[in-house]
Amino acid sequence: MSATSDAHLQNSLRVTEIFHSIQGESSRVGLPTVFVRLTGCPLRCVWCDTEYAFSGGESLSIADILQRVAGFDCKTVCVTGGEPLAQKNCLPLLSALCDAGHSVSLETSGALDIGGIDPRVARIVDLKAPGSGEEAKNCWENIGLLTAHDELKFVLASREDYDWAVSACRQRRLFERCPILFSPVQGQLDPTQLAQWILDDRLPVRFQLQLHKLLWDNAKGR
Ligand SMILES: C[S@@+](CC[C@H](N)C(=O)[O-])C[C@H]1O[C@@H](n2cnc3c(N)ncnc32)[C@H](O)[C@@H]1O
Ligand SMILES: Nc1nc2[nH]cc(C(=O)O)c2c(=O)[nH]1
Ligand code: SF4
Ligand SMILES: [Mg+2]
Repeated sequence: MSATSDAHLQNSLRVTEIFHSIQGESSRVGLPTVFVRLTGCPLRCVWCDTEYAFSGGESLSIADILQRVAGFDCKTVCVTGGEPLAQKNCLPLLSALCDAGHSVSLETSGALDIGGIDPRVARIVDLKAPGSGEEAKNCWENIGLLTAHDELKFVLASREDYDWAVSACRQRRLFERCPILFSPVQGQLDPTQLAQWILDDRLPVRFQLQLHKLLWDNAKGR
């Protein structure tokens, strides 16, 4: 991939926050990470823990974002939101972060096309279960684009959601495509119960709790 052009560095995005924390999700869990949280989301998952990113934010150029990220002296960067792919300039931002030497992951809902993303980026793609209220937004065409470098994630609110996720994984042969994460909706599905279902069914998935909430509760900017 060529270096990001100067023209792209002038492109701007709406940004809710840029902060330094411990990665709480995905297989990168535990790594010190800089988070770039982009503003806006076309979905409304009923259990969303980041509603403050739906609007507002400040307009920053890609050059500004790179400079702020550099200030944290941290190789690992996670671009999230809101829904980061809802802003077209997310794609040049991701390439610019890679060009600057960062190890970049993207947290995205399964609702928007993940084609066109710089292949150096690890894509963490949520598939929205019925309990989110946004199942109809899932873009199943994305599945064919995933590689072993990416991850698929199911955030589950109930046994019905769990059964739906297991069926999707089996019918679409997802276990063979990339690592799969199963996580409970915080405060809604008992984590111990979800862990037991996964063991009972011998599922080859990674059980996950949001580590940052264990460390800092639901604090903003963590
Ligand atoms: C806030 S979203 C932003 C990225 C993108 N919009 C998405 O949904 O993947 C980041 C991650 O937080 C998860 N999440 C949001 N609210 C949650 C909750 N109450 N409990 C567990 N995970 C949650 C989402 O499912 C997603 O995997
Ligand atoms: N510490 C921490 N880790 C995270 N991993 C994904 C997050 C997100 O909101 O997308 C997140 C977050 O909000 N905080
Ligand atoms: S897609 Fe992500 S940011 Fe948007 S409402 Fe759902 S969990 Fe929240
Ligand atoms: Mg979060």
